[in-house]
Amino acid sequence: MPETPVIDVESLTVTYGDFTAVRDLSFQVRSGELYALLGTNGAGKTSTLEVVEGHRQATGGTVRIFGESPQNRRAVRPRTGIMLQESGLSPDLTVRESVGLIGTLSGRRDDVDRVLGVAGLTRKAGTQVSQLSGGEKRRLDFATAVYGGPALVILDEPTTGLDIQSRDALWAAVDRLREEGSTVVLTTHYLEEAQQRADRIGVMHEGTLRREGTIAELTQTLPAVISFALPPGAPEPPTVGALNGGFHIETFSLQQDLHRLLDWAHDADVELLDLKAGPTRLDDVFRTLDAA
Ligand SMILES: Nc1ncnc2c1ncn2[C@@H]1O[C@H](COP(=O)(O)OP(=O)(O)OP(=O)(O)O)[C@@H](O)[C@H]1O
Repeated sequence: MPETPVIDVESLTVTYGDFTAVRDLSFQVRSGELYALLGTNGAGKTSTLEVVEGHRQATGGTVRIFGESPQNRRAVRPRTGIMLQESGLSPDLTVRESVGLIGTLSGRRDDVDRVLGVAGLTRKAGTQVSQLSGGEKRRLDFATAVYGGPALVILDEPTTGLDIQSRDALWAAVDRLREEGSTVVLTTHYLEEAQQRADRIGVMHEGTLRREGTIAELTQTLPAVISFALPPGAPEPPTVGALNGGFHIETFSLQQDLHRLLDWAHDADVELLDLKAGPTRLDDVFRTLDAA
C-alpha cells in the first residue's frame, strides 16, 4: 500500500472576496523529503501554507496533514513545527520564555537551552523579544519551529534578513532534522537555496502550480548558458550554440560547445573575459513562467 503523504493538497482553492488567490491546486509532500513551494510574488504560496497550517479555511478542495484535517489541532500540532513569515510572539517575553512557551504549547518535549543553542540565541536568552534585531527574531521563529524535532517543519521564507553565518547555521540545523527523518516544506525567494536543497520543487504563478519536479526535471527542457566578453580587437568567436545577444550562448551541449570555445580561444590566443558556464538555473525556469 502506498505510504500516506505527509501533506496532501487536492484541488485547493482560496478566495478573498471576488479574488481567487489559489485555484485548483494539487500537490503532495512525501515523508522525509524537502519540498520547496516556490513562486512569483502574490502567487498564492502563503495562502496555501496558511490552509496547510490550519490558520485559514479552504474555499474549496481538501488538505490533509498526516492524513488528518489541518483543523484537527490535537492530532496535527504535536507533529508540526511552523516558522511563519511574521510571528505573533509577545514582545514582553524573553527569548527563553518564548521558546519555552511555544514549546509547551506544541506538546513536544525538548531542552530550551539546546534549542537556543541550535538557533544561535544562547547569548540572547534573557533579552526581551521587542529588543531583538530582525535577524534575531527570525532565529527565534526558527527555534520555536524546530522545538522537539517535529515530524513536519514548515519554513516560510526562513532566511530572509539573515546574515550568511545565520543562514549556514539554519541550514545545518535543517540538515540535522532531516537526518532524523523530518519532512520539510520551504518557501523562499532565494532560489539557490531551493536549488541546492530541495528534493522536489513546485513552482506557483498566479494561483496555480505551473511546474513541479526535481531540479533536473525542471531544468532539462531549458538550455545551459555560456557567457563571456572579449578584449578589444579580438577576432569573431566561433558559432557555437545560439549566440543570443552579446556573448551569451545557449546550448544543450554544454561540454561540447565549451570545449570548442576554449579550443578557439587557445588557437586564436584570445583571453576570454568574465567566462561563465553552467547548467540552467531555477531563475531561468521562473523567467519562462509567463509563457506557460
Ligand atoms: N487577506 C487578504 N485579502 C485579500 N487579498 C489577499 C489577502 N491575502 C493575500 N491576498 C492576495 O492573494 C494573492 C496571493 O497572496 P499570497 O500572500 O498567498 O502570495 P505569496 O505567493 O505568498 O506572495 P509573496 O511571494 O509575495 O509573499 C496576492 O495577490 C495577495 O494580494
